[in-house]
Amino acid sequence: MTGTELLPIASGARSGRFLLRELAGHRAATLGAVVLGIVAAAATVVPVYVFGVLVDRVTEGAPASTIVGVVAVIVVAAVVGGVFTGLGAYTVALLGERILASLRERVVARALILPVERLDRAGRGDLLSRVGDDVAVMAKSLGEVVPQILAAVLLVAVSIAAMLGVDWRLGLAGMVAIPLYVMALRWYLPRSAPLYASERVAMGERAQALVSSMQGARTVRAYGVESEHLARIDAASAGARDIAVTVFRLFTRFGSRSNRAECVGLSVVLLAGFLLVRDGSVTVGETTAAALLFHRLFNPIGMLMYSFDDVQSAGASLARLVGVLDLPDERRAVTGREPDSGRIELVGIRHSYDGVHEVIHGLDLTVADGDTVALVGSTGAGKSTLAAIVAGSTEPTTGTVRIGGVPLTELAADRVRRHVAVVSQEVHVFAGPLIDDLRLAAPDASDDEVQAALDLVGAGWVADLPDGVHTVVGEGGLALTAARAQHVALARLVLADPAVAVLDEATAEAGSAGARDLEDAARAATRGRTTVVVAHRLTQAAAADRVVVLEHGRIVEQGSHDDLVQAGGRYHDLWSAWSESLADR
Ligand SMILES: Nc1ncnc2c1ncn2[C@@H]1O[C@H](COP(=O)(O)OP(=O)(O)OP(=O)(O)O)[C@@H](O)[C@H]1O
Repeated sequence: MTGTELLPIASGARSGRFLLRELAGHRAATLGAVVLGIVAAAATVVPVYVFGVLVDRVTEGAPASTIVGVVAVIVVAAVVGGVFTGLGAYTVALLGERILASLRERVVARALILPVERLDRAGRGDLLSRVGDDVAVMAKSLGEVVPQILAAVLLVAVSIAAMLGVDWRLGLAGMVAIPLYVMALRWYLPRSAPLYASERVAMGERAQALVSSMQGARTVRAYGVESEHLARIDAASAGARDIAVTVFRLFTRFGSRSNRAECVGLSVVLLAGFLLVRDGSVTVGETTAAALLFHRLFNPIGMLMYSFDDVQSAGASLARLVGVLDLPDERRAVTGREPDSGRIELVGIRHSYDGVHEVIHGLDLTVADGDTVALVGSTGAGKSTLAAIVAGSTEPTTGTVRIGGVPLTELAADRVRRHVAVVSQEVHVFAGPLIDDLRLAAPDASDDEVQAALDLVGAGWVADLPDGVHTVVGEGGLALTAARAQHVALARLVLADPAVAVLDEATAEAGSAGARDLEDAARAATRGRTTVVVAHRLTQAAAADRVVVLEHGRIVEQGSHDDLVQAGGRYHDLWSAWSESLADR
């Protein structure tokens, strides 16, 4: 890895447009939520209004029975308000969850076809934090905060309309608070937005530190560097904690500013009411209603002000998810052209992982349809890199890879996998029934086809498992040895039936029965396919149609095994050393 380069983050404007487009896609639910919210808000305002009327009646000396009608209105309004608030919150939450579920699916789908290097540069923790932490932040917002915000906005709008309806001067008096609220927000938002963004980044870094230490736990333990890793995790956690504390401090100061706005607003309403009642232009009941309406606004306005926090936090999370979604599919210009064979052509391939050190230096290679080429060379010669370039899992820095006449960059990522299958050193066995693992690349394969693939690669051990091919393997199930996992990978390759196979496995001990077994399995699985094999054991090279010897990222020799042994060059030396080492065992 060449330093962290976190995945991109979308701009605020782009995230806003994304949200609007999603809402437009769910027009009926969006409109329904607004209408339900307006009815709920109106039902909340009615009792306050009626209370003002009651005050006037009492002042006028109305009989005690007047209260019955008022109570009845309040009860009905409370029931209507409750029902509509519930329905509104449900509609908003449902709408939000739908949008979030589809967003999460699209982000994961986009991430799964990211070039491996891009993901390596970003660190898997960053991606996990986005589909984990960020989705959780948004889910909380959508489930709790957004319904409350919508209800609060509508309540504020309806209450202001009601205050103006009682008496426009009382309404205006209440509005004195608005500039104070605006000032509080203008003080708070520019300070908190960057803090929230950095809080998200710090969370990503903390996840990254944790994930990388856990993934490399064995190595960490083997080298006794636990304390360094713990220190790194500590530092990342401390960074996240310090930002959270700063956010909270800022938030408290913001709270006192909004209380000031409430205090001033209510005082002005009462003062205006006092003067107007003295003038005889409004009644005591009207002033009471206006003051209560204003007081009732404390909660929704406070809720709005405080939820700017969550909104910003959710906004930062949304931007991080949309950022992944918008990642350009850099090199692809999909044309729909399909390879007509398994012929491989590499033209002018150069590659550098870090943009500084080139590890493949301008390499050309052609493999005829159906041929097997073995890549040989000392450690670090570039064999695995070249294999990954053929497989399309590493994009070369420059040069063209063609399969069956079509550049890989013209094939959509899923089409590449259709034509080129890879068996690498790390075979992942997914937890679940073995048959699901086998069907990974060919979900429609019948039981007979799966069995035929297992037979072809000689995986007789599957029949001896407790539940045969339905045995649960992987985490929580039966652990497979590395050699068995390779068998599974080879059977998967047979089921995927690609024209090109790339093998880069170093599982078996050279010269062992296991190695011979796996080599036979690999030969059977790749028969008839164009195959590039990284020859970790030179017996693999001896069986290939052609051997390509790499050194320092260049081809130094190529030809048949026999010709190269006879030629007495680099391959001859490697082969002699190999044969001697086998004889010594
Ligand atoms: N992910 C990576 N990031 C940075 N450098 C890398 C990466 N993978 C390989 N390299 C470097 O690229 C060069 C070629 O490595 P590569 O693994 O392709 O060689 P190889 O011939 O397959 O070696 P081996 O037999 O040890 O696997 C080496 O210098 C290696 O350190």
